[in-house]
Amino acid sequence: TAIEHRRNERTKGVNGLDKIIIRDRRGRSAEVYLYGGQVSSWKNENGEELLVMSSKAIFQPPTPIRGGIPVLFPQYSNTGPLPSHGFVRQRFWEVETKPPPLPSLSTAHVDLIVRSSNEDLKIWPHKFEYRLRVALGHDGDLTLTSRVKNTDTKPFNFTFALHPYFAVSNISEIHVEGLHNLDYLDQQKNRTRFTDHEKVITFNAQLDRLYLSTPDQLRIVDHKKKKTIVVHKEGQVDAVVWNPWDKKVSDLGVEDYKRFVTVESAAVAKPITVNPGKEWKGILHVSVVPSNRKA
Ligand SMILES: O=P(O)(O)OC[C@H]1O[C@@H](O)[C@H](O)[C@@H](O)[C@@H]1O
Repeated sequence: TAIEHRRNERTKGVNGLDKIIIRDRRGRSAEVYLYGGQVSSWKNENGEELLVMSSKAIFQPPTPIRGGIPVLFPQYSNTGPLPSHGFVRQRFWEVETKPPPLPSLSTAHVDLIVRSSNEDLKIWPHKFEYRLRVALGHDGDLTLTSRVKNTDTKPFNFTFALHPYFAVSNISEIHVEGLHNLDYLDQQKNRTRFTDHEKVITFNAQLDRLYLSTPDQLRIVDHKKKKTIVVHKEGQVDAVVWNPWDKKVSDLGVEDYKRFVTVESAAVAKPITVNPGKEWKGILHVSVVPSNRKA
């Protein structure tokens, strides 16, 4: 509504890159860079940052921004011929003031869009529109709704992930649950397939796994903070769990790996097909709750 819209602020972020700040009445906020359509910050009512931005993030197109929530489309990682993780994380998105209607219970939100450019069509010959709504809910929860429309004359397939760098007290003090007994492709071993027999995932070295056919809800339990990050996804059956540990990542500070884990909602093993004129929709909903509460 108009009232919600007035709360959004358009401002300059690092290196003068445009960003939108959305806020609710209790002081919670999220920030989104138009470069990449990338959420760079999500704060609760105490001003606590719930996502991690690399201390060495570059904020210089065409380098992707290291942190927040990158949008990986139309190709996850190096699973096809495109640049790794596709290209929309390196494109300038626009604010869309009158998007096609989307039911929403948000207290504040912003709608962004990116369309295939002529340059994009040379590397991926499919016309598309990608709409992203970033919304804060009544409990300060964060919802990203992705809508991918095929504006071309033939069907296309894509793979996809949203790649949140979730803030944790310390990578050694957390576990990820919800993936017990599931199969995963180990991305450090040429995507060899294994079954995860551990009840929960703990971290003490580099880990990079693509879990297949996962439940809609996954949880990151932070023992030190006594908080649980509840990740709920719809329309994306896979999930990636990644922490680089001491592996060299040029635009990541040496200690940064300790402060985050990525649990990514993904559609990789079975690419998504969209027919001409049709739209695919996927949702990522994240909330942070006290660990003793069953959300
Ligand atoms: O460095 P990038 O391109 O942002 O990718 C970061 C990570 O993204 C994850 O999705 C992959 O599983 C990792 O293999 C990769 O290292």
